[in-house]
Amino acid sequence: MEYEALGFILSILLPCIACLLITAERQRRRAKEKGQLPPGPRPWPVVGNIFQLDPAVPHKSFAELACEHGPIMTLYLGSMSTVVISSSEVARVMFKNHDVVLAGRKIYEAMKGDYGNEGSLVAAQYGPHWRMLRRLCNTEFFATSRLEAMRGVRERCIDEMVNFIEEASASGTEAIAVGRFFFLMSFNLLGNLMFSKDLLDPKSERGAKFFNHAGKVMEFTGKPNVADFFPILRWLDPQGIRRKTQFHIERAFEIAGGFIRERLESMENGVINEGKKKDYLDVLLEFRGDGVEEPSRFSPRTINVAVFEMFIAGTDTTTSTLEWAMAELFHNPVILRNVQDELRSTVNPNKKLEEKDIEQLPYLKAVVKETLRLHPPLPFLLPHMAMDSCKMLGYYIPKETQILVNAWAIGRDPKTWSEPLVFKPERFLEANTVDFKGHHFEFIPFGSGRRMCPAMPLASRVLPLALGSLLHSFDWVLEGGIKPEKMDMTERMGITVRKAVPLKAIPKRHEGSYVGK
Ligand code: HEM
Repeated sequence: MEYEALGFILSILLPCIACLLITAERQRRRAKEKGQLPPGPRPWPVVGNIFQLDPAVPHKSFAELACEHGPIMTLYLGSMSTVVISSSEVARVMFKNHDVVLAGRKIYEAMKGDYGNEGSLVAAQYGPHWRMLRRLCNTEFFATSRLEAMRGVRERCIDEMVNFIEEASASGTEAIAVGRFFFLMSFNLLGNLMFSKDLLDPKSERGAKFFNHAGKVMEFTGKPNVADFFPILRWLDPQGIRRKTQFHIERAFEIAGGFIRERLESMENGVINEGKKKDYLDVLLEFRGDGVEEPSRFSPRTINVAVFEMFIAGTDTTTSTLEWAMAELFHNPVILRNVQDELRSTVNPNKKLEEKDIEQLPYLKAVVKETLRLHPPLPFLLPHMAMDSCKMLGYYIPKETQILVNAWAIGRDPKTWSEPLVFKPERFLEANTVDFKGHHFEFIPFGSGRRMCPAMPLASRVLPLALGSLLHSFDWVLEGGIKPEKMDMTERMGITVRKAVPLKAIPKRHEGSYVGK
């Protein structure tokens, strides 16, 4: 009987052991054939490496892990396998040698939506559809000629921001939340570039509602979502992020749908609006594709998605950069004085700063670059995805792996940058050639390669003008007389990395300034 029992156990155990050995051998051979995955910290079952990340500053946690495991590292965010790239050398290899295969997009739950993503450039997988949207964007919207034509619109939106601040600071003692004004300016600018509408006009109820819904979408998409890490929970939407995002997107689409209908009606009725420049809505409505690889024309839904995502992509990135620039300047009063001296000696304070002046302001431009080095608003760029398995630097990257490029860590790498944590715009005056156009891999706040930010030419015009205008027109005092060295410079991750404590300061109109006259 005992022998029978032993025989029974062995008959089950031996095939199992054989199976395990064969599987292990197969895995060993496959690993040998394909190469090893990049190294990384040991993951916990189910949760992976999630608990090794600080949700407020995940880019910092990744950078610390990279010090231990190297500049190309594998991590598991729940069941999502992720490769993190943390040095300019590895970023160069990625963008130079593997740009196409790694040009896919990892789509998070909040971005999926029932609304369909056919108009989305951000969420499109690399392929003919993405190429068509990107071409449209590059040639019709961010092309130099179009940007030149829209110069007046940018200057007007920035001018309005200066006037809002002037009104808000009439008492001369009240602090304003600086980021809020940058946010309003970027939102208004996008409203004008997309629809030729002042969405912030106090008389526009639709504008206020659209602003509110877009703000909510940004808030929810910026929250870490458990359903992204554990796909098994997707149906449950445990934090309700997908449901809430969807709700606000639908409401925003209803409003934008009204703008689209009105434009179509005026096109049909041949209404000519003298002086109106062609906006992105015109571009999308006038589009005619071949009907084979491209749609013959865009549906209102597609147009809605295409327009709305520009608000999401453009508002918080611009706001974050400008708020950090002001914060770094208040934190470093000598640099603040230098940049104000440059501005006021180049453009008389009784005149408005204009875009054409920016070329003569190298220090201001260096301040913008230095801000983007230390505070890239998207510290991991946007999540890329391997469209197929590939080998990079001898490591095997399986298909559908998420790829995060830690531009934040790369911008602070002590191997590249001297005194990397010090805010020192002079470094960009000395190395005048280092630019953010995607060829200098030590400095890639807009990314590089095919998926690089298409709006970089727009941002490089708006950022110095918006920052310069506030420094040119106003003198600033920190709220509550806080000493510059005591400022709280803590970061907090949302849709972008913002200051955890919003920057508040009192603007005082500079003597002799044109503002308010
Ligand atoms: C400070 C300003 C900005 C910064 C630093 C910035 C940075 C970035 C980065 C890092 C990416 C991802 C690149 C990648 O995936 O490798 C990106 C993509 C994108 N950005 Fe920007 N951005 C800025 C402003 C804007 C603005 C103002 C707009 C729109 C008006 C915009 C529209 C987009 C779009 C549509 C994409 C997706 C491109 C694609 O997937 O092909 N960005 N941006």
